Amino acid sequence: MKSIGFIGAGNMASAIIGGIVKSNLISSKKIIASALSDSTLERVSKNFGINTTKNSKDVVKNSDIVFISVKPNVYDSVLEEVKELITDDKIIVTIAAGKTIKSVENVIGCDKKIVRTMPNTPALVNEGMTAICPNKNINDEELNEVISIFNSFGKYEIVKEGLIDAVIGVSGSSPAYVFMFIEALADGAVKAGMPRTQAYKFASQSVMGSAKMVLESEKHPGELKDMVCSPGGTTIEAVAVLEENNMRASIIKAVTAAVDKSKEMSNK
Ligand SMILES: NC(=O)C1=CN([C@@H]2O[C@H](COP(=O)(O)OP(=O)(O)OC[C@H]3O[C@@H](n4cnc5c(N)ncnc54)[C@H](O)[C@@H]3O)[C@@H](O)[C@H]2O)C=CC1
Ligand SMILES: O=C(O)[C@@H]1CCC=N1
Repeated sequence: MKSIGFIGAGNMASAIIGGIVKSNLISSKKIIASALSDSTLERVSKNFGINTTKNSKDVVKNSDIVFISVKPNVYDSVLEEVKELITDDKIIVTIAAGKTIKSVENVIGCDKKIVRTMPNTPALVNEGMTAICPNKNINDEELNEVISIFNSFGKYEIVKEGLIDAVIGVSGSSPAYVFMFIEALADGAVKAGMPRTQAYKFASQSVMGSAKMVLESEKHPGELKDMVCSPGGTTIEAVAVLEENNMRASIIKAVTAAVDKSKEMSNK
């Protein structure tokens, strides 16, 4: 496996690095990351045993595959800073919302190898979901190398770039909504007298198990919901309250808001 570098070592890069290291895909000694603050670099070095530097140019020099894992607003300046070191053989992996392949090619050159991706933070616990979209300069072998990274800590789909906005709404951003749902479920249990730690365990295991049923049973989510609703029972009372309060419409609107924001960021 080739060496991997990260410019930016924040929330998403840490989740990816943690996922790679836990899966033993490559030795942590073949991973290098840069960040602005010493405390961030100390944290990733201590947690994952990887190499660190404050100089992003060192990341590019020492890596075959380079993740640009900074916030979208500094993306172009970071690319400008390192672009003369991006040789034709290096693979640039982007993970930013709103950064199209075209916009990256405009800065580093359209002859460069670029893979646009949209991961999510559950990568850290081996349950990531990533959309992958290569540019025209990536060959099958190179695509497979990038896939093997994302596959080492979760699932992936190759998508057309036009679907990336939808991916952000449904999986890039969605862990935040799911955490809110878990928090609210637990609040309900706490209201009924359960200690909070225990409430998080019941709530999160229940969400994880339900997701697993959708993935593994091949049943429609509505059918799985019906299987929980006993006639005249407790669940249908709760379902009726959720419908009354537009739970599904709210979530569709929330996903659409994330999709729209992603589109707006892409057009800047
Ligand atoms: N957080 C998430 O759940 C997801 C984030 N993303 C994308 O990942 C990217 C990073 O997001 P987060 O990790 O959440 O941000 P973050 O703020 O946690 O991390 C950003 C990192 O970039 C570093 N940085 C900033 N300027 C730099 C520079 N000039 N040179 C080197 N390092 C620099 C910071 O020190 C920090 O370590 C964004 O583009 C975002 O769209 C994509 C999917 C999910
Ligand atoms: O909120 C954001 O912009 C990033 C992209 C997807 C998840 N976090």
